[in-house]
Amino acid sequence: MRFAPTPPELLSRARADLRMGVPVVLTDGARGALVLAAETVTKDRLAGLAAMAGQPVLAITARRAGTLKARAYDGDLARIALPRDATLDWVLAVADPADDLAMPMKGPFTTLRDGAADLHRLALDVTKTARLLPAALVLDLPDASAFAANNGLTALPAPLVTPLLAQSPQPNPVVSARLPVEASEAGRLHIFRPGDGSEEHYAFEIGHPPRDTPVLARLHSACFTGDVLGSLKCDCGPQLRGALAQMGQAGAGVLLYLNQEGRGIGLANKMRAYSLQDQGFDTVEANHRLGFEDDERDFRLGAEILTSMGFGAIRLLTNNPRKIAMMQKHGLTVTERVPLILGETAHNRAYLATKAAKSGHLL
Ligand SMILES: Nc1nc2c(ncn2[C@@H]2O[C@H](COP(=O)(O)OP(=O)(O)OP(=O)(O)O)[C@@H](O)[C@H]2O)c(=O)[nH]1
Ligand SMILES: [Zn+2]
Repeated sequence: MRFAPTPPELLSRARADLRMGVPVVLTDGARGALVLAAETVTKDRLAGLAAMAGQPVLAITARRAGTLKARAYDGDLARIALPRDATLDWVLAVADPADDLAMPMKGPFTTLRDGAADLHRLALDVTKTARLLPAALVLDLPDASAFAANNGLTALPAPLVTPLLAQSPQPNPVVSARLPVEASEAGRLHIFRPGDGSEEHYAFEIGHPPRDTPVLARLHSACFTGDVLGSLKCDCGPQLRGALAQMGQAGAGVLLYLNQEGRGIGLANKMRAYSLQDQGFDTVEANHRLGFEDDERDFRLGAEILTSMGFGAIRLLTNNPRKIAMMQKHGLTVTERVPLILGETAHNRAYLATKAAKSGHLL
């Protein structure tokens, strides 16, 4: 057993499988389920699913169900009975809100009320954290382990994997090197790699901030569009450069660059949200229509990186009270909030106003 993958490794493997369109199997004692991500399922595999015994279900989050007017009897999710004649286009239309306005009538939906939904919840969580649309085809399997073995599929033991989704994988330091930048010649970039092989995150340290006094710190979430392309739809680029400039002027600071693109939903889903924003929805409504919460980020990761670098107290550059609360909850003392109000444009004014009105951002 020494070489067998551990539950966190199986979870990472399952995410990669679902992204490729390969099904995975969830096991829970004698019970189990076959899971396919709605976004990546092929015609052939959908036909295979329909030919199996039992009632396949399309699990969606309560957020998406709300938009589709489907009853979510399980609270946080809805199990839609897959119609026998469901086509790939139908599955995609339920999962993806892109054409909601053009083709509003996808129902009526029959959603299940009886039976357990815990494996469906796990399936949705794995799909979501694989940064796919949160919608999964699920079929109960009588002998799940044998099915997985016979088909060469990744089998996830649900009781061991479910608790992992509520934890953040320990980010291990990999390497650090000197990196002079425009804001400061005394820069050092540290790379951290989570133990489950998921995306790396970075800490950029400026100067030699003493570990026994509060450090000027910024938790920056990746924004390819803002940071790299100079998007005018958000304030990320100016905030990134503004934070580095402040640290450079102060001669010390630490900026975490967390690969949590799109508030944790990934760049593809963020672009889906942008398409919805072009249809008139705001940043929060767009996330909800896609089936996500407003903010899917896990800031424990940031707290763990700062702690592992030896920082216990921070002066946090942010306008987001949730970041402050999460740092404090995870063992860091926030001695001061340093506002970071930069980069308002005609294009992002409504976005910033929505964040203030709906997400509690301080302006
Ligand atoms: N889902 C989604 N993500 C967005 C949108 N606009 C920007 N983002 C992402 O939002 C994140 C911005 O996060 P931060 O810069 O940490 O900002 P914040 O939570 O507003 O907090 P502070 O800047 O610290 O006040 C980045 O991951 C962006 O990719 C959007 O319209 N939808
Ligand atoms: Zn941005």
